Amino acid sequence: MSTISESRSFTTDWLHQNHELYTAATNHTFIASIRDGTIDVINFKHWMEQDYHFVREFVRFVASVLLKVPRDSPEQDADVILGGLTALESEISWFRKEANFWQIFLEKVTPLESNKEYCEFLKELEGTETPYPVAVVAFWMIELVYNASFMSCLEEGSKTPFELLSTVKRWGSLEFHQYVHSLQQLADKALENVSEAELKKAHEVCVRILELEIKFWDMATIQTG
Ligand SMILES: Cc1ncc(CN)c(N)n1
Repeated sequence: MSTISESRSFTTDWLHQNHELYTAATNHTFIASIRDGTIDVINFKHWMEQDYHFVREFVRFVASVLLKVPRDSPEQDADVILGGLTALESEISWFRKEANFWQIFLEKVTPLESNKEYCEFLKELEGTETPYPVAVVAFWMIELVYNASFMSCLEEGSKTPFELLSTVKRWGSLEFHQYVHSLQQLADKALENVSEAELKKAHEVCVRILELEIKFWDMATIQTG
């Protein structure tokens, strides 16, 4: 569960209502294997190859969220999203550097089915039919899964291998945790005055993201060779 915000809101309610799915997404066997130090390096490389492709698509999604921030909202709201977009530039450089270390040829990677499915979903969310409140909720949920997952690999007693610490700290840091909390606050604010239909849609999007995140981790562990 979110460790910063415990007060009641739509987003916290949805996390409680989907507790099992959330736990499956944030405590997947892939993450557990990093945490207990048993991860197979092949699985880690599979994840990295696929995630690089995902992040390239994710940039476009985040840019679309930025465009949807209502013009009459405080400037800081757009700044939060802009901060996320800027961070993705350094994330892409980080992927390239890590890929070099792991001898991964990113340009030769073919996106697998679950990755394609997730990227297709991002494209749907980018469209003008998806209103800002739904889009910002999606952005928050996507980042939350990575933050909660990788934070658990830094907990006391975890046996995360040294070579994976750079990855784990990228998404498991307190700084990123605070960023995800800012997104959650933006999401809850945006949900304050939406219709029942939009609220329902935003909740459905959260559930779908949790399912897609589970499939994404599965992809890294199920692949062979
Ligand atoms: C699949 C996935 N989900 C979330 C994130 C975090 N931006 C990511 N890099 N990849």
